[in-house]
Amino acid sequence: MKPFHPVDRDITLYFDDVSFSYGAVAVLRHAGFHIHQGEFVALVGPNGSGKTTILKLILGLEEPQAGRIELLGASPRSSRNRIGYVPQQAGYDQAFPISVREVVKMGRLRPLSRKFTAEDSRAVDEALAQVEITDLAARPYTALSGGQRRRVLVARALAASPNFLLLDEPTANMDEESEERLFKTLGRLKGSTTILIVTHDTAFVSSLTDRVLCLGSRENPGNPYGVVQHKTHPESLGAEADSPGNYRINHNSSIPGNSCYEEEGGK
Ligand SMILES: Nc1ncnc2c1ncn2[C@@H]1O[C@H](COP(=O)(O)OP(=O)(O)OP(=O)(O)O)[C@@H](O)[C@H]1O
Repeated sequence: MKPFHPVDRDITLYFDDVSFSYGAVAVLRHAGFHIHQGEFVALVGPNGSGKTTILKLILGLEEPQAGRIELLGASPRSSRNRIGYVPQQAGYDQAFPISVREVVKMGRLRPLSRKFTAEDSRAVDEALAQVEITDLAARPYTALSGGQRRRVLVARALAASPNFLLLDEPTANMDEESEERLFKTLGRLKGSTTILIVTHDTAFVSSLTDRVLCLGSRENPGNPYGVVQHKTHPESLGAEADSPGNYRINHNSSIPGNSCYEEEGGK
């Protein structure tokens, strides 16, 4: 695949005029945005606006009908091994006694044929420590709370040393403490890897977020969506300025479009 802009070496993800439909259901129309290496970006939008669809396109599970997508300088399919994907949940059979360490180890099992080395073991230890779950390593995964499981899945993704970390609704059903811990972990990762968080929780848009990609428009219900980019903007400074939720989406009037639902006062 020929790069769009060979000069822009630091671009992790390009969506260039992408349109996508499921049969008669048009989801994206002329969606265009890019994410730079090391950026921390939130993709927000109401239910059904196409966030999961964008995820599928990034992971190469769907192909756009028009436009092009470039991930880490190549097609999504050929680059997806370099993505650390954190799903909302990973189901392991309750009867399958898999430990937290073993789940994180799965992040290193690419390609499947090779043997597990001392370096893999170090990467697993490091990922457990990064997410602060070393103390849970021997516990059965299925015995953990939803929030703890989510952090294990972040560690699994990090164990692969990804160039791009993609998190799908990371705070859904998470208790406050887990959310705070995840926020701290992401803060430590910021800058060292490119991060895209897909969420409809605009409270998670925070001091960590460099940019917000907004999907959807209330003015045109039922129409396919475009993507509008906004900078984040501190709502209140002070002691809690670094906490999640203290930042709001700054609707920069220089950016065309009125397509972020939060503008109308949130959900
Ligand atoms: N496989 C499919 N076939 C047909 N329509 C689909 C399919 N998957 C999703 N859609 C439709 O495409 C639109 C976008 O769905 P998508 O799941 O990407 O939205 P979303 O923003 O992730 O929503 P949510 O916040 O509820 O998870 C919705 O109208 C949805 O009903």
